[in-house]
Amino acid sequence: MSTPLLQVQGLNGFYGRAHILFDLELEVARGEVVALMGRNGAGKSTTLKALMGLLEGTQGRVSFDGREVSRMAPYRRARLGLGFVPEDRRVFTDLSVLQNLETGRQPPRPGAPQWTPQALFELFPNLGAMPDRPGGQMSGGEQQMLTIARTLMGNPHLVLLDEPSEGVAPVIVEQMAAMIARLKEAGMAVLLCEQNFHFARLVSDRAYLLDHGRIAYRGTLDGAQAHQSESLS
Ligand SMILES: Nc1ncnc2c1ncn2[C@@H]1O[C@H](COP(=O)(O)OP(=O)(O)OP(=O)(O)O)[C@@H](O)[C@H]1O
Repeated sequence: MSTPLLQVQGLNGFYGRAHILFDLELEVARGEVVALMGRNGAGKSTTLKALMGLLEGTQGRVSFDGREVSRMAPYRRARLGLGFVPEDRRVFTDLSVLQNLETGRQPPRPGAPQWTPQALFELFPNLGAMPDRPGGQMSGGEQQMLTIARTLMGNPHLVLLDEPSEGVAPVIVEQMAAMIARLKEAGMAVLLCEQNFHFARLVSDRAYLLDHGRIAYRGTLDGAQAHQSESLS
């Protein structure tokens, strides 16, 4: 078996003295879309922050694209092609859509799809219809798309995507699903944090279920959902 693009072993994460993530083991292969499911507070966002190097005191081993990155600064992980779209959708409110995209531009990366504003406007037609609109005058869903598109301007191998379906209109959720399918077709990998099983099932190859900071299940989306329902009863 070839080495996974992302391999995580024995990951433990903390906020101060609070132990939040416990011995996580997970992998994402090249071109794979993997869902990290779990209820509010299960530890999904904290996992992504730890993988990006944004959580102090993280323990364990994270390998990306054949290199150990566990002690690398976040910007260096980004330069290796690890993209991160956090939950908080921060766009530059005074900059236009196009200018926001330019802030994410990185040189082409061998083996990863190369994105241009034009290609991203095809991927996100809503953004293509408003290239000059200031970020501050967009809806929440449009801002969500812009943060994803800006991350793609860095030509990543893998995107860590935190709850893209949360709080956006159903029509935008459908567009998000179509967009993730296109990223997969282009050969990219995605680690998708979600609570929404319907959305995750549309786009993901397989799933991990996080429960109180531990991986409680790994396998199919249906299996993860059944496991979560059982743990409620
Ligand atoms: N900055 C912080 N300081 C201390 N504890 C935190 C902080 N952020 C999150 N937590 C705690 O860490 C745990 C995991 O939170 P996390 O945000 O990773 O969950 P999540 O699965 O992403 O849920 P959500 O969908 O609500 O974001 C929760 O118990 C939460 O209260």
